[in-house]
Amino acid sequence: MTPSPTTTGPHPANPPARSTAAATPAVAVDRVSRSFAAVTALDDVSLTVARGESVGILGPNGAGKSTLLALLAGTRRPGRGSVRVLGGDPRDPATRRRLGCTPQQTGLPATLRVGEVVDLVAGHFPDPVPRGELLERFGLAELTRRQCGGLSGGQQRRLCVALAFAGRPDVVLLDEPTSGLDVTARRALWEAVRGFTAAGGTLLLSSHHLEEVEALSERVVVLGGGRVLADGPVADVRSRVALRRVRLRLPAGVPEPVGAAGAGTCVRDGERVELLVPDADGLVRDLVCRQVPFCDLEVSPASLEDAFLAITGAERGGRR
Ligand SMILES: Nc1ncnc2c1ncn2[C@@H]1O[C@H](COP(=O)(O)OP(=O)(O)OP(=O)(O)O)[C@@H](O)[C@H]1O
Repeated sequence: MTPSPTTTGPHPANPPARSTAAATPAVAVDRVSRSFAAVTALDDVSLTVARGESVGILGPNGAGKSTLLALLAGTRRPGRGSVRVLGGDPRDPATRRRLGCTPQQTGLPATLRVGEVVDLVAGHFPDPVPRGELLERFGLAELTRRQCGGLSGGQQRRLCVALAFAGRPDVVLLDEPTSGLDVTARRALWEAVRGFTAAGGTLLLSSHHLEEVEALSERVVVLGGGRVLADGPVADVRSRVALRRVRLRLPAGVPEPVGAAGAGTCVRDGERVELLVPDADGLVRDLVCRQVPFCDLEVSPASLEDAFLAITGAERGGRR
């Protein structure tokens, strides 16, 4: 049986909409920078997340996603700026009791059983979700007596994500929650997480997958090079990152169609031209109408990596 969302949602003592502290944002990151030796992981990042909001943090490798979540989880300190969670310092135990997190890499004690691990984590919280209910919700009930060392990688990941919800948190931070999961397990996990957000919980998750962010979030923040490149409703950001890669050949002397149908990023190598465009059909129509003598046309989806680079390029006001 799947429990009703409210049973594993935020703590009833802190209902986001009715709390007197509801005006305090769930997350307030103000002009935060964080470096590791010569590497700037976050560079003057500001971000406010209201209670009950679900926010996806997208970005390529090294963008600063994990560092941001670690600052929110209180496991790292900012070099500059301030980080507040539910109005408090995330390193303060009182704040941490209202937080649930699953870092990108987690270890489970190999010899403990699944149920024992849940009890261990639940013991740190005043009003945890009952063990059976939590495991049922994440499709792990039949593994309750299995030793963690005997779980598959995907099962371990599901358990690690489930543990973030054990303490009936108000805010949950998930760093690439479904990495290593197959499609079915990924969708089942999304369903379990949606129960939390439907009950008014605040969610921040990092991901490389726009599809995952779309499934779980209403808002997306794109990080790149430690900076916020885009922040808005998923549909708006999707239109900026859902690009098509168009490859074609143009005879020498024929200019590449930058600007047509929004084509921005363009690389030319002799006759070979490669563009990133939001509207590939529009670009092709434009080329045909203008009788541009192109050949060898290929259209394929651009990767998010390409899209991030395009956004970064646009931020710099340049073309690649
Ligand atoms: N403990 C550390 N020591 C040194 N450099 C670090 C450390 N943690 C992060 N960095 C660096 O900071 C930058 C941001 O790293 P971060 O892990 O936050 O990025 P990310 O967006 O989560 O990347 P990924 O998608 O690959 O997980 C990277 O250049 C990384 O190498």
